[in-house]
Amino acid sequence: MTGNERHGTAHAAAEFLRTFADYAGWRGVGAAVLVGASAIVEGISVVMLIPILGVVVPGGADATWRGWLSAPLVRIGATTPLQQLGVLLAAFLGVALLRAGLLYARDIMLARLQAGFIETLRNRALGTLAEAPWSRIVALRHARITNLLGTEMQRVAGSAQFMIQATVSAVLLIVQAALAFSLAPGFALVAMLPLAIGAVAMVRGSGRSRDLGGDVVRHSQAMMGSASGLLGGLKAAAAQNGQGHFIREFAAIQTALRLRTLQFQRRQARTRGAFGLGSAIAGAAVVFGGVAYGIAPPVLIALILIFARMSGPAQQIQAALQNFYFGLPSFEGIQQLEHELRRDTAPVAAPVTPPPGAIELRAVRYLHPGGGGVKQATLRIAPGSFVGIAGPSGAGKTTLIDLLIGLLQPQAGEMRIGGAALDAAMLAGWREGIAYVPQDGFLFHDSVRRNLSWDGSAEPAAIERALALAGADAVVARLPQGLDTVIGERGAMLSGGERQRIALARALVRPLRLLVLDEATNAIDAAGEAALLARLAALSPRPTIVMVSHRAESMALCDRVIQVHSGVVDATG
Ligand SMILES: Nc1ncnc2c1ncn2[C@@H]1O[C@H](COP(=O)(O)OP(=O)(O)OP(=O)(O)O)[C@@H](O)[C@H]1O
Repeated sequence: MTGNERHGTAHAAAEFLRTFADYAGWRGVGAAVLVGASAIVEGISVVMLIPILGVVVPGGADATWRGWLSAPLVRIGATTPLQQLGVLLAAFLGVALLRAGLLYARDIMLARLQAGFIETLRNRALGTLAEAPWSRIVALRHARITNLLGTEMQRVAGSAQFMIQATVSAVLLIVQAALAFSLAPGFALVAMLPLAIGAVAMVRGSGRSRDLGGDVVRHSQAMMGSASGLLGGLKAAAAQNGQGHFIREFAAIQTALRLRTLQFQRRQARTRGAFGLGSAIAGAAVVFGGVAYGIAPPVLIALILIFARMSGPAQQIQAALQNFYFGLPSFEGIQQLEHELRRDTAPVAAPVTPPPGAIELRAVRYLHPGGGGVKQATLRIAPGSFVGIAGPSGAGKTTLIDLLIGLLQPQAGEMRIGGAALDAAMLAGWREGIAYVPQDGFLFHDSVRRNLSWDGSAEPAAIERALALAGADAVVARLPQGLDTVIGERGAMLSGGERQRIALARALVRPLRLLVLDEATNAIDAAGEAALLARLAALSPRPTIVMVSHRAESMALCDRVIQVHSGVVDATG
């Protein structure tokens, strides 16, 4: 690992710890106190073995505890060895009880912190996504987002758990090491040498674990992409017997993923083996050195116990840190996504409703990275008017609509509503009165009712009215459970035209200032579409309706038609 890579790994780990500490705040301090207290109480319970062993081991008492513990024991009436053993064991059990209570409180607190951390991280990522500018969202691959919010977030939860585990074990280790030093300093120093070597090896290997974790993130994202590609194009793939391509791609990614995971497991197994050997050497050194130095038997037994107890946490630290570094790229992936979405964006403002009046675009320009889009648009749409937008494919109609509904912000020129310039706060307010219905309006795998009102707040009368306006009331009447029928993934149990009617009904459930139909009725038969548009046109009061369509009959129903050609908007029509 080069110096730069080591720095990168350390930086990523520090960022993880900082994010966790930011979330945990004072609860983190509370947890740290509990971790420290339970480690100290555990240490005390080990040290208490010395006087107990002093009573049990023949001749052991004189050298170890008589001087400072016998007087208080005699004072409370424990004069015979059996009485003293009884008192000491009772105290030992008391400490064990305290330790059990502390461990319980510690583990519950740590579990709460870990679960809350992931919940916060997930909500933050989703919030960032929801608030991100549209131009950034469209550039993202959906599989990447789904993978990051699902699989990778789970791996981050694992990392948090491993980080906590490593911290708890480190505190235990430090307390035990301090005890060993206090009992036999020089001896403990030598016996801990293998630990120090292990720690150096662990730091050196952290970058490799992170690299393997990075490969796993990339492969699982590719796997998700392949699966969603297959699902998205399943019908077309099945029709031309083309599923084989997806299956081969999926299998190849799975193989790569398995190999990387195995590579990591091999690494872990290797380190575990080396560690076991190191512990055995240290143990043998403790026994041999203890006898050679002539350490009193009770102290030696306590030292052996301490070292034996240290090997558990040391091994846990090693395994937990390896896993922590292995999961670190998932955290970095989520951070990177948030960074891409949030870069240079202003904080979300509280919505301010724009004054009533016309929508105006003054010399507006928006060009996509490839150069397509809207080169120049100056137009005025009166409130309540029914406006068509026409033009050939790729002319810039959708871009113009995305500007009207505030998904894209003009790169030049300005947009006004009711005479007021659309700033961030006004934009948020403007969007509250808009409904946008695309050609393939998204329907969930849920009931019609839930599809019409995501948060369940719509009144039954508003739902009924919207269904009737969209001509979807007959569709719902035919469904086996009416409004409560689950309509399948993306409304797969409905025809294309029926899906469009339900999507339109959803838009019409709430009061609107602007209704945008982006080829939203093109799968409906011509007569049905004409009747539907006539109902919309007859609405009173009528929201402003902006419609993109390639059908001349539909355009004929509009008050006026705006033409778009090669990014230039002609609003004279
Ligand atoms: N997110 C994007 N990134 C890069 N280029 C884009 C993006 N969206 C659209 N474009 C390009 O901008 C141009 C205008 O696209 P737009 O979708 O506005 O056309 P349109 O008139 O709605 O076409 P259609 O009738 O086919 O839907 C096209 O050349 C398109 O390739």
